[in-house]
Amino acid sequence: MPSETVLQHMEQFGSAKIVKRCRGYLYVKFTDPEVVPSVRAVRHVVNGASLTVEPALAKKKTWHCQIDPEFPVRVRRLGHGIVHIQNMISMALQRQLVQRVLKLGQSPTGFYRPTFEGRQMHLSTFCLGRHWDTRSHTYTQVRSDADGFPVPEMPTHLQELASGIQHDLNQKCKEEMFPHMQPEACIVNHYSTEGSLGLHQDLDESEASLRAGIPVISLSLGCSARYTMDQTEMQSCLLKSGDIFIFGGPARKLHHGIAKVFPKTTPRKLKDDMAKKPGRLNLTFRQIH
Ligand SMILES: O=C(O)CCC(=O)C(=O)O
Ligand SMILES: [Fe+2]
Repeated sequence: MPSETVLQHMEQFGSAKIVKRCRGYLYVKFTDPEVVPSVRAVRHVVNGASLTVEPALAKKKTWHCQIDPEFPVRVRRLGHGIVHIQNMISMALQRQLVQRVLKLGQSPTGFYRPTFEGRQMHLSTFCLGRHWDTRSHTYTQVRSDADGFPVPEMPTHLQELASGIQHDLNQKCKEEMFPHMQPEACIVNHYSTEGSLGLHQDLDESEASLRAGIPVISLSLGCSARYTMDQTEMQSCLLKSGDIFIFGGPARKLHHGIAKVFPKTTPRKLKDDMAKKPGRLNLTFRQIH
């Protein structure tokens, strides 16, 4: 995509100029910092091509526009109400997410090893916005099945990310695929390379939201994993770092799980960020009410 086209696209938000070109990125600066919140993160579709726009680091107010993504974005429909979007999250955003999520995960309200139906799960987890209590199977405001600490709020950047993903998906697909999901909780799971998650359904959100088919949006980071689904027959799909998986509508009650995490599959550029907690990270965004 020519840089002039990128600039024209960015100028719709306010006066912008290109300050640098480097390794497939254009660095765009807005003269009016007020426009920054109105520029959506994730991907823009410009003249049929995909443009990744990364939020500015607060101090620099410079936006990264990746015009030359290393991996193509591909939308795969795996059934009615089941969509796998490969490479939706750019490497720059993946790195930022890993850094932020692992930092939250190290705090006292961070990762713990939950027990489900009397057995330790093969993953560690923490929640943002609302806590999913593995004993009562309800969403709570404190970590009722762990240490009783209050649940941290969901950071704005994660709420915006979930909205941006929905916005992009609707842009990419001709018809609106899912009802809008208001992200009230984000469950962060970490799997070591021995980690797994048995087949289950996500049914603890409100009856109304299940009935409306409000989707669960999941984002994968780090090692690749074999995601299994049981619809009319057992199916599986490989989720890689930067992929999004969404189920909703008629598939809202999909049986799903993680059968295997593949060692040594973290993208090279993400290795240093994941070094303190190697394996796979998964974030699921859910509306509870
Ligand atoms: O790790 C994943 O991709 C799936 C996580 C999941 O199904 C859950 O947290 O309910
Ligand atoms: Fe699930």
